[in-house]
Amino acid sequence: MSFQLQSVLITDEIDTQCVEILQKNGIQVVKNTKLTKEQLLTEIPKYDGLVVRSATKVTADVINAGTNLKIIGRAGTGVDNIDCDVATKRGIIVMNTPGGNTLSAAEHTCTLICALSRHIHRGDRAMKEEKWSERKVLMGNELYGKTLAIIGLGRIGKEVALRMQSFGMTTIGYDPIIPAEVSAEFNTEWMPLEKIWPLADYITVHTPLIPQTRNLINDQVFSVCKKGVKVVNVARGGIIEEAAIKRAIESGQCGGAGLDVFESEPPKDFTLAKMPQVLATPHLGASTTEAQKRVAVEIAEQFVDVVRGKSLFGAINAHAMTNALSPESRPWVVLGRKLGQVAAGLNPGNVENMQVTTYGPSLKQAGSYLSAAILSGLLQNSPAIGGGDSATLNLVNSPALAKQIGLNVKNTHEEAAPAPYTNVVSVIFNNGFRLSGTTSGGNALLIEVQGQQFSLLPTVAADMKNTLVKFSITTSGGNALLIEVQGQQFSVPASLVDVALLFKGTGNPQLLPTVAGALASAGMCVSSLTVSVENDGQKWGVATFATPPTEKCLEVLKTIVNAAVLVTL
Ligand SMILES: NC(=O)c1ccc[n+]([C@@H]2O[C@H](COP(=O)([O-])OP(=O)(O)OC[C@H]3O[C@@H](n4cnc5c(N)ncnc54)[C@H](O)[C@@H]3O)[C@@H](O)[C@H]2O)c1
Ligand SMILES: O=C(O)[C@H](O)COP(=O)(O)O
Repeated sequence: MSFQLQSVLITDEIDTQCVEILQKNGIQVVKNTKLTKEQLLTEIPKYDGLVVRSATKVTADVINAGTNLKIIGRAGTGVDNIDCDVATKRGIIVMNTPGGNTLSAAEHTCTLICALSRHIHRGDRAMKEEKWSERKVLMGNELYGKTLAIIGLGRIGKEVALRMQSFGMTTIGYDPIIPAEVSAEFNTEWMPLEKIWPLADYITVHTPLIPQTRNLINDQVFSVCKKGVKVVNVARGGIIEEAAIKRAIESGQCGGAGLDVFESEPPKDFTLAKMPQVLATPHLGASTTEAQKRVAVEIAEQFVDVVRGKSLFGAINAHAMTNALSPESRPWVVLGRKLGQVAAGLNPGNVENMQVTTYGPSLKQAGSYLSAAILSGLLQNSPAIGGGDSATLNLVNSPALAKQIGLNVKNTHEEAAPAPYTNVVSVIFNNGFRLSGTTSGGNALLIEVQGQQFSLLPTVAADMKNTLVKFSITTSGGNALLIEVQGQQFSVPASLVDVALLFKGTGNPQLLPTVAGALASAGMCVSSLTVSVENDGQKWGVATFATPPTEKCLEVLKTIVNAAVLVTL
């Protein structure tokens, strides 16, 4: 998937290095951190890239207004301020900078734990209010020998564990995807949540805010914790229910809370933040010069790497693209899309299952991007997804849209390609329609339609059993070549450049000259014409043109063939 970025809008406070790196790489940048929502909606169509931190809410209406948006970058970790589902459906890459602010967030967490244990915030307030006598009531606790429960043992959770162990704390924790052996490597005993709650003196949360973690710590959890348990949230407001913290502090069940993040930011109601037992900071976890430089540089470099086709590091919604960035993969992406278009033209109607088989060593890692490319061609005009908006279908959104309409995709790979090809792609649908193709010299070639191979090529026997139509594609000299549709190979693999005309005719030996004559008399400048071998009285054919063909050639052809479709490639 080729990727060009011309202009990027930055709407949150981000280190200047982000701007410098993007500009040095030829990308225009506008930084405006003062835009209202209405102004953002007006401005966003001018840009193909957007960079934000947590303040800008990249909601569905912003994404939909961004008609040219290709990529949204989060200079930081949490992407909960970005509607990732809508971005994915629009084919927009969303990426964050995982790890760039890990140490700062971990240090902030440790700072809150330490400060809570010794009432630093209350002592400081007392001094500012000239109340020396407060020292009598601000009795603290040592951290030594206490148990810290860490919910979420990812990047930040792990760094918090390592740091708090140096105070002599025992660390225990829970994470659904980090196994006990891994947490044991950083001396943290993995436990189920119900075992954790009664053991913890301190609880700190380091998970994303997702349905499973919203209100993870609530009244019921507080009720089974030790009396006086202290809680810390430097992850996202709402993982510990704010109303429950307030109630637990009032009842004495909770001995204190360190909160950097809030259910609403800024909070609509500061009552909780103002409680003496609460140590509150205004989302400062990542606010260090080091973290801000890191995330600014990282997001800019990640954008540049995507443009250069080097890497998709940090992308959270573009799995199919991961192996599709190299120059060698480009003809295959083109070919996949063309196969999808050909299939849509020749096999209209809804399909429920699609199986893509890649053959040959070069395509070992290509299954996911080739199936996404085929889907992008197949679904571009599909009424099931609102049809006709071809510009928006790409490797990012086509898998998600296929899932949405219940189209299941299966990828398989076989090392040996059918001779004489080195690499081939075949696609078969549940109704049996199949095609095969390959690439050569940058062109997409059709080698077989519906089990009928094009002459001069050996039969791809294994692919043609019990099937009706199948495409196969390969690459040769960097081009996409369609080598077969439905088992019928093309005598000369069909190059799928610009606009190709596919037709299905009878086994009449005069099919090729008849079609050539008809096209010539319709004023078409034919640059290549090839037909497959005959099977069951049918032959498939492909024509390409030196000048764009008109719909008229279709009309002319339909009088002499069984089916014909123009495919724009
Ligand atoms: N306050 C700040 O300024 C600040 C700065 C950086 C990150 N953060 C936030 O911190 C959080 C953690 O960041 P990270 O970089 O460590 O992320 P991470 O992805 O490395 O770790 C998160 C962990 O949470 C785990 N998890 C998911 N669901 C869970 C559940 N139901 N119960 C327990 N664990 C669960 C995941 O498996 C993962 O291991 C994120 O929400 C991020 O947005 C806040
Ligand atoms: O998830 C994050 O990276 C933090 O919450 C930091 O947010 P910020 O970039 O707005 O400081």
